[in-house]
Amino acid sequence: MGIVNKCSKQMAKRRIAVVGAGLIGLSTAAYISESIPKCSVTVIAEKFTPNTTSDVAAGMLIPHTYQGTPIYQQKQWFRETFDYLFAINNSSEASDAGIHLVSGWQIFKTIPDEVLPFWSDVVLGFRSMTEEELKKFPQHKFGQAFTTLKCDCPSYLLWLEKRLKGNGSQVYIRRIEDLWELHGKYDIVVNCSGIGSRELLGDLEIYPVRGQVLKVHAPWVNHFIRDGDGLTYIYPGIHNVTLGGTRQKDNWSFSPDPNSSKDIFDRCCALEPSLQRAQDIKVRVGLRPARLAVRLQKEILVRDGKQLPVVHNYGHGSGGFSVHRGTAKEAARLVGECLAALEGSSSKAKL
Ligand SMILES: Cc1cc2nc3c(=O)[nH]c(=O)nc-3n(C[C@H](O)[C@H](O)[C@H](O)COP(=O)(O)OP(=O)(O)OC[C@H]3O[C@@H](n4cnc5c(N)ncnc54)[C@H](O)[C@@H]3O)c2cc1C
Ligand SMILES: O=C([O-])CC(=O)C(=O)O
Repeated sequence: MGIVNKCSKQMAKRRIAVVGAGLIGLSTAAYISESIPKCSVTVIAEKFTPNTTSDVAAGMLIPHTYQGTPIYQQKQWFRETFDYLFAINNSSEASDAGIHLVSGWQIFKTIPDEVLPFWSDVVLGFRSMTEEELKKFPQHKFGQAFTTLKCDCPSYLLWLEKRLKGNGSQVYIRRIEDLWELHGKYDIVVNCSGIGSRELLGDLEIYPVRGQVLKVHAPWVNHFIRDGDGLTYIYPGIHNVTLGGTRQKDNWSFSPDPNSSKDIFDRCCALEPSLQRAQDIKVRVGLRPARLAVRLQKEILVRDGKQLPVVHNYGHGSGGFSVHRGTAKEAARLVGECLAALEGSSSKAKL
């Protein structure tokens, strides 16, 4: 926090547009508006909650590894996110923000390469499961027990949006075909368009990994269970239990597949037979914005001799909730650099 531009005293309020109102757009906009006082923040997006990928997510804080990002960096993002949400969890905001702790097990059919993942000392009470605990899962040979945080995703997105509006930020529903449309009206653009970046920027490194989940009513389930293969999980939340899932690379379909729903339900019931009694089963589909590394980068767009500074923050794949606060902080730092460059060039022009 505290990215206050050195030149802020003499500068006019800079106008910052954030494209995207999923988790990444809203959390980045929130970080910018909290840490850079001399600016106005506007969020522009085609879709808002409850219609984003971020609304479909389970919202668990269990990191997924980005192959193209150094582990120390991923750990820092995770720690910053965990600490931020843990503080909310321990405040009067917890219920509005939809944040809570949840304990459970990650279980493996074979001993994993990494018995001690890089995030093991960030979550709470990480330990190997006992023989006694493993008896509940006869197909599995090894397991990890820990307590982590979970977001009720639509509540958290609404809470972020409310905070933004409370800080004086504007929000607009609009599809952007070309970031240059924002030139002239805004000084800096922050691109948080998730999978939309493929079309918006022509970035072919980002691709969808389709995820289908079931949201069910089963309030007696209060321990999470995740198969280490990443395909089957049971995540109890405030309003429902999320049962997953699927990971279908390059599949753009939003239509629920009944065969996948049955398969997900059967896999989850095999781990937690009481789920046979689950009620009010709803199917949701989301496209994870997958990329080898999250793109956190400055770019200067140039047309007809005019410039538009852009900060990219997209490509969070399966792990957006786990790292969002850390990547928002880094994006805000890059925005601070763009502001300093703009102030530098405007004071030179005055000489
Ligand atoms: C089934 C499933 C379960 C998941 N579970 C977890 C989990 O437990 N833990 C975890 O950490 N992560 C999880 N994830 C991953 C997480 O959901 C994503 O990493 C995260 O939601 C990405 O957020 P985003 O803001 O980048 O994308 P989105 O939520 O897709 O938001 C993108 C925004 O950009 C806007 N946009 C795009 N293009 C344009 C355009 N041209 N003009 C204007 N606006 C545009 C969209 O309208 C939207 O507002 C899960 C994902 C799925 C699908
Ligand atoms: O893998 C998980 O535990 C949940 C998740 O992040 C996803 O489905 O993308």
